[in-house]
Amino acid sequence: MIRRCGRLLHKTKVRSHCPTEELRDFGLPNATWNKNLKDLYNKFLELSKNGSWKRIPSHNTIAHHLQGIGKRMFLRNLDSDGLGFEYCMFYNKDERRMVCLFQPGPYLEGPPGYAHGGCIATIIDSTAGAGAVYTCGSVMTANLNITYFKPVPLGCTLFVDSHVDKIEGRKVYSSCHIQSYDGVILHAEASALFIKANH
Ligand SMILES: CCCCCCCCCCCC(=O)SCCNC(=O)CCNC(=O)[C@H](O)C(C)(C)COP(=O)(O)OP(=O)(O)OC[C@H]1O[C@@H](n2cnc3c(N)ncnc32)[C@H](O)[C@@H]1OP(=O)(O)O
Repeated sequence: MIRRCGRLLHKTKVRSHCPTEELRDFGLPNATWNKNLKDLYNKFLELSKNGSWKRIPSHNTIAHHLQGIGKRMFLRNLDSDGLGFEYCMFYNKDERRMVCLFQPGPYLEGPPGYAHGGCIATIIDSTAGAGAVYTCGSVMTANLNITYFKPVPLGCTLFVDSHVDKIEGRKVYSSCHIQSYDGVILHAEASALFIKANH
């Protein structure tokens, strides 16, 4: 830890842009995952055995996803595990559903002890966006509407559940719910419009 401007910061390096950086799948469990995240992960691994669900690999760049080389990506931009967006996704093609198991780390703090609303928006956009990508190919987010019901404690486990509801030409309409890992608390819900790439 280092002290800067009177605040304690973790001494952490920003990931490099080096194209030869080793390819790592960040969607696999690491030591910072709490029990609820690991339990949910194992549950979806089990559901994946019959092929209905598929674990989505997660690298630190889009280019890594596509070619195995590239630069840094927003959600995966810290060297240390557990500080920011700790998550993994699973996709169900038949249900057009992408779920994300998410543990917000201390760098995502907004109100003291709770996640910033912008990071909730980010994980919704990324989950529903990935669901749209896996269902229809490349998309851009055109509209994202979120209702926040309950604050999200840092370090908790969230179940982010997105669904492609309707496809009209290039327009992809999705919905998303963010719940506690056990489904007891509904933290937020959202609707999104994605536009398919024009090619
Ligand atoms: C691989 C691993 C996983 C990888 C996982 C990756 C997940 C990615 C998720 C994150 C995605 C992002 O953050 S994306 C970054 C944030 N978003 C952006 O920066 C987008 C900025 N906006 C744009 O670039 C543009 O406006 C577009 C691309 C959205 C649309 O432009 P366009 O391509 O020229 O299309 P355009 O003709 O305008 O619109 C097409 C149709 O959509 C409608 N339309 C367009 N925008 C809207 C709108 N906001 N609300 C209603 N309707 C709209 C139009 O009326 C039209 O309807 P009709 O006449 O056909 O009926």
